[in-house]
Amino acid sequence: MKKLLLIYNPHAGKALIKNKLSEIVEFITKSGFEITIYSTLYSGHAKEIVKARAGEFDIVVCSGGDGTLDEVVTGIMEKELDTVVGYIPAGSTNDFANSLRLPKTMVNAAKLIENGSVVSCDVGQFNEDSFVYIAAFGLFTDVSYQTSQELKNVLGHAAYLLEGVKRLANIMAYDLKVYHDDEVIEGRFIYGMITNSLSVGGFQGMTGRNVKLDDGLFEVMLIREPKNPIELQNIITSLLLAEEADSRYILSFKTDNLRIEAKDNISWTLDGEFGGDYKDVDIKVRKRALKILVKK
Ligand SMILES: Nc1ncnc2c1ncn2[C@@H]1O[C@H](COP(=O)(O)OP(=O)(O)OP(=O)(O)O)[C@@H](O)[C@H]1O
Repeated sequence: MKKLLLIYNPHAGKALIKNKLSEIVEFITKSGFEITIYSTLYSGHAKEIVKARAGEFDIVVCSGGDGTLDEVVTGIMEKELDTVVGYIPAGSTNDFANSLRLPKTMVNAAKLIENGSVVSCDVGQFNEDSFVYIAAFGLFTDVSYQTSQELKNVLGHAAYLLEGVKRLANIMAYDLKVYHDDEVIEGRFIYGMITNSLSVGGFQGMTGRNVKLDDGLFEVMLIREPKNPIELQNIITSLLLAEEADSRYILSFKTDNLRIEAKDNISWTLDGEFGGDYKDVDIKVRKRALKILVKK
């Protein structure tokens, strides 16, 4: 019998998985899998489970938000497994699930276990850590992990924006040296994101053109410190509307290898959760390192 490991975060998004779990388990069992189920009990638990047990299974299915997927993929990368991952999105924004064009309902996403196909996609290496679709610092980035799960559950996506707007008043700028390919960029920046996704925070088009999840390249966007709040407002508006970026302030490029050196520590977020404080960061793309189930 094929063996399947199901890991779910019972609190993710609006905690909808609880109502669907029985139907999902029934479907998986009917599909001929022996199923082992874990509910995550704390932050970091999904990664622990994967590192301890994933090697015993033909497929690991996780249900939760981006944070849960991040933990599962990080565990798989750290153990250097090539286990197929199935993802049943249950978070509030599900950026990466949308990039993969996964079905919108949890039960339909679970059905990919039987009728989906496996594709390979790139994974980001961030110093010793991994990320699935976004590593970011600065403006807005602390929002998702400082917004409480309860608030997110009630307000959903609006919670990110409300928290974000509160922060416009006290924006930090960071002195950086950025090395990529044969270029060195210097200056003061308020935001940076390295992505492999079609949307960020639910906003389509913010991550640039011709985004491909398996091309071995990630999209980079860096925003220079604006001179005043009006310039800042213009930058944010152009980002949200996915308009042509003002190249005086917004630098965009694709790369497979990036080094960022900062004068002071910077708090990073990886896939929407706190990713640690670092001065120097090396980001590399691990081309097609993750096997994941998608629609045929
Ligand atoms: N039982 C738990 N109690 C508290 N935190 C948990 C628990 N299980 C998982 N977590 C942590 O909660 C964080 C957020 O989880 P996840 O991303 O799955 O949901 P979400 O935040 O609702 O979704 P999204 O990121 O799409 O908004 C993750 O870092 C995860 O490790």
